[in-house]
Parts: sequence; C-alpha cells; structure tokens
Amino acid sequence: MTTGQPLGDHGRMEARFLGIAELAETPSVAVVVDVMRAFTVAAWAFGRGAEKIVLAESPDDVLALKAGNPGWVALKDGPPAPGFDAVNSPGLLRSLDLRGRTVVQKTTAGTVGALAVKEASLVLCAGFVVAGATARLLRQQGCDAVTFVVTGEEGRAEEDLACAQYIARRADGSAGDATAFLRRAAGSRAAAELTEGVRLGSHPDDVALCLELDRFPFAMVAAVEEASMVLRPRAVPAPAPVPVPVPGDETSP
Ligand SMILES: O=C(O)[C@H](CS(=O)(=O)O)OP(=O)(O)O
Ligand SMILES: [Mg+2]
Repeated sequence: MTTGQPLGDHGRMEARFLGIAELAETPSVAVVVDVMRAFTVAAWAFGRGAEKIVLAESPDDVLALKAGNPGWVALKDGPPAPGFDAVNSPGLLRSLDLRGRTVVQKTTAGTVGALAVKEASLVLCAGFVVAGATARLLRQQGCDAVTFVVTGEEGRAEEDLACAQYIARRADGSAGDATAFLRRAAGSRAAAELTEGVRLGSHPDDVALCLELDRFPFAMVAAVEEASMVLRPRAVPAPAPVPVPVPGDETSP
C-alpha cells in the first residue's frame, strides 16, 4: 500500500506509509512499526534493563550470535524453542530481569522491517508504548519527510497502520487524542489472534500491554554497529508545560 500524503493541519511533515515489500528505495528517515508484538517486546526489554537489542536475520543467526556471546538472551516469535531463552511476548518478558543484558531478537515482521531500512540515516522502531517519545524525537530532529514501515500483513496490519498514523499526527503537531487509533488496533486481526490463542508464545495480557499508550519515556533507535543492526533506547523527555499567566498574580509570567 502506498499512501504518500501530507499530514495534519500544519503541513510540516510529509508521511508515507509503506509495507516492507513496497520499499523501493532507502528512505532518509524511517519509523518501523510493529505493535503486536516485536517493538512492544523490545520496549519492555529496555524497561526491564536490557542494554541493547541485536536485530537478527534468522533464528539460526540468533543462535550463532548467542553461541559467540555467552550471556546474550536469544528471543524469537512462536512457541518456546530449544536454544532460545525468551519468546516474543510482553506479558512473558515483563517478569524477566534483563539488567545489562544484550537481547538478540528475530520475529516474522518487526525485525525484518527494521533490517529492510538499515541504510537509512535515522531508523526508529515503534509501537504505541513509545509513540509519544517517537513523535517527540521526530520533531526534535526536524524531520520533514518520514517513511513509516507498516510491518504486518504486507503493509495492511491495522494495528501497525493505526499506530503509524497516530505517531505521524503527533509528530506533525496535530491533536494527540489516541482513542480512535487504539480502538482500530484493538479490533485488528493480530489482536484477535492473540486473544484466541492462535499466536503461540503468548500471554493473556499481551494485547492490553501492546495498547498501553506512552508506557515508556524513550524512543528506540536502530543503527548498524559492527555489521549488526542494533536497537537502543533514547530518552526523549516531554517538554515542561508552559506556565499559564494568572491575572493579578505578579509572580506569574
Ligand atoms: O510474535 C508476533 O506476534 C508476530 C508473529 S506472526 O507475524 O503473527 O507470525 O511477529 P511480529 O514480528 O512481532 O509481528
Ligand atoms: Mg506484528
């Protein structure tokens, strides 16, 4: 799906929403979106103390990287598998202590999307849990053209598209009411599959955790380090509220 369009009322940022297979050229700035579940899981890994996440090309690469780096945490989607330490579930990951650890992650959609734009000058990975920080970072960087990679269902995954459009609106300075976007994600095929237990390696809380808006105050930046694509958190504090002048109060601005 190609829906190049200027966004918001302000016209400051041009956003394009593309599936992985539609990436004909390397974008300058890419936001790779996987709500259910790769980048919700990645955010939880950082929330639990992980230092970095290496995005791997294949399950075999995960195991090879782990073999060469004792202590790394091997993670993939699907059911628990020999040699792997974790699955792609925020509900299961949130009880792990990952302080100082390196996670190696391979999933069906999210990690593939990030690797597809590894040559971009700025790559952010996102879901609703880091939506606000991701939008703030795009604003801080002055990004005027952003390609959102909608990783699920060949660019049509409703949870990813809704999240991408929401981040684009916030980055563009438009109103930040997320209700309609979250409702679309809650009604997605991915949410239904997780609720019905179709997707293996899951926890009953996974959908709710994937729909937690701004759960974390950091964005997630991916960059090539020594031939691997490495994801790291970057704190993006919300700006302090502007004081409202109070008539008659000489101490107010
Ligand atoms: O683990 C997930 O939820 C999915 C698995 S699949 O795409 O439904 O097979 O992977 P993700 O890359 O996180 O979308
Ligand atoms: Mg997904």
